[in-house]
Amino acid sequence: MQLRFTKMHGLGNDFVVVDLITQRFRLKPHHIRRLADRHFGIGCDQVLTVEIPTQPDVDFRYRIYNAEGSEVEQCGNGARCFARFVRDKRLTGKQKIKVETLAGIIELELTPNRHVRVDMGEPILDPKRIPFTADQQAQTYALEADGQQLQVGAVSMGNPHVVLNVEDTTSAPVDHLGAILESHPRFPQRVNVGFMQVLDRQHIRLRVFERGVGETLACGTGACAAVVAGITQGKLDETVSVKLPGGELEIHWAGPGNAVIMTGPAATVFEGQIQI
Ligand SMILES: N[C@@H](CCC[C@H](N)C(=O)O)C(=O)O
Repeated sequence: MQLRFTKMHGLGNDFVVVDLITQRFRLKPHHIRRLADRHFGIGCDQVLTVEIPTQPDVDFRYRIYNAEGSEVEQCGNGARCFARFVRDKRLTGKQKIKVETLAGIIELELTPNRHVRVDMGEPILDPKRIPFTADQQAQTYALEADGQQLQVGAVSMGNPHVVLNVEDTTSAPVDHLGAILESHPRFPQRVNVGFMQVLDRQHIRLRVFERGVGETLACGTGACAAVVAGITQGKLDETVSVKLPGGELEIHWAGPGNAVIMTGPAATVFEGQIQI
């Protein structure tokens, strides 16, 4: 069949967005890998689907698949593109949109300057719920990897993240250590790996090796997790500008009991159809 899609990106973290409200198709892992393939398909970091919600009082169901074919719980840059997509396609006229994800309900709001503000929900710091093997919750954890003792932060934004503090993101061993940590046995569902350089209390640089993809130009949940880790460790203020290779995000977290708020851009690149 001919599947209609829209190619989008949030700071260079790119997506193939498939509307499964106005067309019917059952996407299987091999379809996801084909769509995501940069040589034999369209090419993207994640495939996002727009679906009818299964719960009351929610506008849409938002599903996320990594390029390798696995379905995941959450995607921050994707959430901003999702909001742009449903408005541009006139699937809703609402300014504030509620969507269900595998990680729970999140709220998306289009701002007057065409950015999208996302209420990402509360971060999870309890190791059991990340999931991460540790005796008890702590600001940082000792973790052995690649023959080194690392001190890391661990946070879930619905999906699991480990955050390392580095002197300089430019020279950080993102590919090498990212690949090792992604499948570290203490993260039973694997993990996204963030390398954070604190510039001052309101600014960080960040590179993320994403689970199921590799390094991407930006990771929205990774930015939220890094800021939560930095605030928990007493290094950052409540509002932080996160500089990623693909651009900048603003992250706000007022501490335990509060949701993380992410604000940033979302862009459409092109539309097409693919025989699948
Ligand atoms: N790019 C995303 C995160 C996508 C999912 C992630 N790779 C995972 O496996 O959890 C973002 O912007 O948050």
